[in-house]
Amino acid sequence: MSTGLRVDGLRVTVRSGAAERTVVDDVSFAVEAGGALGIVGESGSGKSMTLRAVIGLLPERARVTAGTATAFGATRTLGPRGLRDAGPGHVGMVFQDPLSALDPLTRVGAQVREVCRVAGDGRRSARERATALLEQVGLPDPDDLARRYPHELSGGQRQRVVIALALAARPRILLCDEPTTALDVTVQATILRLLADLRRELGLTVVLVSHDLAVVTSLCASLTVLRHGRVTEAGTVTDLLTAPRHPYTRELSDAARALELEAP
Ligand SMILES: Nc1ncnc2c1ncn2[C@@H]1O[C@H](COP(=O)(O)OP(=O)(O)OP(=O)(O)O)[C@@H](O)[C@H]1O
Repeated sequence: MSTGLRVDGLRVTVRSGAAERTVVDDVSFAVEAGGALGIVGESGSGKSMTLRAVIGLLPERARVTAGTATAFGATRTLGPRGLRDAGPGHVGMVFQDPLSALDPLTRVGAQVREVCRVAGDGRRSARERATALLEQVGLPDPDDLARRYPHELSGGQRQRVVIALALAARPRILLCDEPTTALDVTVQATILRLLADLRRELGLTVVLVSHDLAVVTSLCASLTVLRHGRVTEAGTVTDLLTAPRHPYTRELSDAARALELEAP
């Protein structure tokens, strides 16, 4: 089933001692089925917390205090489980650091097979689908690769495995939190291309979070800009970059343009 995603009035607070601090404040955004939305903002602006609230994986001291998510034909009040109650595996997530997203002591093929099993595959079908997934994310010789441990792969290969793990549960919505930040610049572009191809092939609805405007605009046609936990501006990439209304958006687009000029 294809689905879009709409989040309305999301609020996340973090407990520190007796105090409760709001780190995501009345954040709303929407992405149509099969579309890609970028969420940009500087470090600490609440990007990760927003995605984690949607998938129901907030850190221990954080909790959702308001907000709904509309997806899979229903509107739900967001609680500790985020959209997990919409159905297991409906929403997948790709994290920033592929090494910490993988189990260092388990061969990568077994890790992908395990998620296939949890998603309902029998033993044989899990084996076949794990190989197919490793191939689909562009890993050469998937049978050989499946036998390796995470530390025996390059950073880019590891992130491809993480993407295969996210796809193993057959998600309709893929949340990507800085998926290229931990990678070499040369590898970043190949991972972004892979995400764009997968979105097209599988009709995935993608939300991509990054502090880097260039990364977001390579994949997304629309943007939401966060600052200090609040939405400062939202619209199409073209509108936001050609006529930014908020000084912070202007700063971001100037910085992205300066980087472009510096590129060889
Ligand atoms: N595990 C945590 N426990 C407590 N507070 C946290 C935790 N993670 C983040 N925060 C706080 O929540 C706020 C929002 O952080 P968040 O990680 O969402 O920002 P971000 O925009 O994703 O930044 P970055 O790109 O640096 O990850 C920050 O003030 C941060 O200090």
